Amino acid sequence: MSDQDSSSSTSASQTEEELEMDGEVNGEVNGEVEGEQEEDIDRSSERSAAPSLSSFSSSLRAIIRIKQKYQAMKKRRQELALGLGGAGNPTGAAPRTSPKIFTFDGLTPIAYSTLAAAPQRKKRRRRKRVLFPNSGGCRAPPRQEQSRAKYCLYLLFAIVFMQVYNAIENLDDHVLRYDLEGLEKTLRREVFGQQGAVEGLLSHLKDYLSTYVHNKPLVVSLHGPSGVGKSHLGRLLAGHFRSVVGETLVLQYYVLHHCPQEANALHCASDLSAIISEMVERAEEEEKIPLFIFDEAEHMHDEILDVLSQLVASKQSNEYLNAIYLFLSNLGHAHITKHMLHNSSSISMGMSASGRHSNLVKELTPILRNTLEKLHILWTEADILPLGLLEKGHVMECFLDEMTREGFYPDHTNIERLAGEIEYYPTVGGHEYSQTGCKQVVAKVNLL
Ligand SMILES: Nc1ncnc2c1ncn2[C@@H]1O[C@H](COP(=O)(O)OP(=O)(O)OP(=O)(O)O)[C@@H](O)[C@H]1O
Repeated sequence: MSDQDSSSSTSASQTEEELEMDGEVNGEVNGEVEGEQEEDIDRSSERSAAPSLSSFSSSLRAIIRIKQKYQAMKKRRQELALGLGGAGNPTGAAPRTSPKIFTFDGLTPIAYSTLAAAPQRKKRRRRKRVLFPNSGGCRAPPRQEQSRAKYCLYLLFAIVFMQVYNAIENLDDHVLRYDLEGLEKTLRREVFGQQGAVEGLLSHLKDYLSTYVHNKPLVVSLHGPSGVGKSHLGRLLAGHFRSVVGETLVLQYYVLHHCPQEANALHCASDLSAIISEMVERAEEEEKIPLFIFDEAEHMHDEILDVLSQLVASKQSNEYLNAIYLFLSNLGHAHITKHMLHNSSSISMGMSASGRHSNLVKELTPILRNTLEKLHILWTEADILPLGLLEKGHVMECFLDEMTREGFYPDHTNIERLAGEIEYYPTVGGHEYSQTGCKQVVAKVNLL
């Protein structure tokens, strides 16, 4: 066979295969498409007719074969069409296929049920097979070495947590035992015009009582002019501590009462030292903190001050460190009065009482400390708190309180009249300060 023949036969067989593939792939092509295919074949046969006779004959043969094959395919398709849907088609022609739309109408309940009943293929979980190279192909994962240090660390954390928790609980118990909230309420209710000093004192007490271990006792020294409430504050504090730590752990020492004669000062000092030692030892046994209040401290003899300064500075044993010393005196009162009268005009009217007092403390403490340290070394150990002058309004509150206590009707005009009888410093910056505080209140009410 010539090259031309072989090429034409190859092209013919290619065409045949293409057609066959077309026939198989596009089994659903409609009649119109078939017609077009027929025309295409005719055209391709015309095109394949070569000018030479031999090529023409081979092409013709190929065309005939294709034609035959096509006829056979067409016939087969018609038969197929007749067999499936052609029953209702009287002409026997292949029905025109149209795009099929799926609906659920044709599905019977049985069909649904069969679908539902169809065994659901259970997804089998593939077991993961992990081969660990270091475990000699063993399937189980190698056991990790549990570190003992890790457990020890957890244990340590737990212990530390318990200790901290316990310490906090104990400290809370400790503060609760002294009922500082109750004390605060009492002082705020009973003491007039000294909010700053009250806050300062409470803050010292809170700081001191919220820890167990002390390296020094708490020493607070209240200073102020006459009648501003130093003894009053001391009495309230003593009453509160008696109720929380007991009668035996509170000492109120009035030097003019306990040691009026200066000649007995040495003896008084040793007596006082013995009393304090006994009380701190008892307090240590009872795990409580005793309170020592020294009123009229400006009258205390040097011998007594010496003993007290030794006790306060004593680092010999723990019981001396767990104690509260409160000194009440009018030492330095002239500085306080002067400061208040000179600075009242510059004190802002909008400033709160505690704000005014913190200013007072800030400005007066160095002056007072300087004066007090010259008097005795004891004051170097003390926290100094100045009490300010009382205003007319505070004096009226003192009258109201005293009259109510004594059972008098608290008539406002009467109170104003009584407060007017008290002597005041010339008004400065809108403040009218009493020269004697509330000192005369009790006496005046008694005369009613
Ligand atoms: N700030 C105050 N609040 C309430 N009452 C007060 C105040 N200051 C004084 N008093 C009343 O006045 C009386 C006398 O006050 P207190 O004895 O406390 O004065 P003092 O500052 O100790 O004076 P002194 O230095 O002369 O002893 C008290 O019994 C109290 O009733």
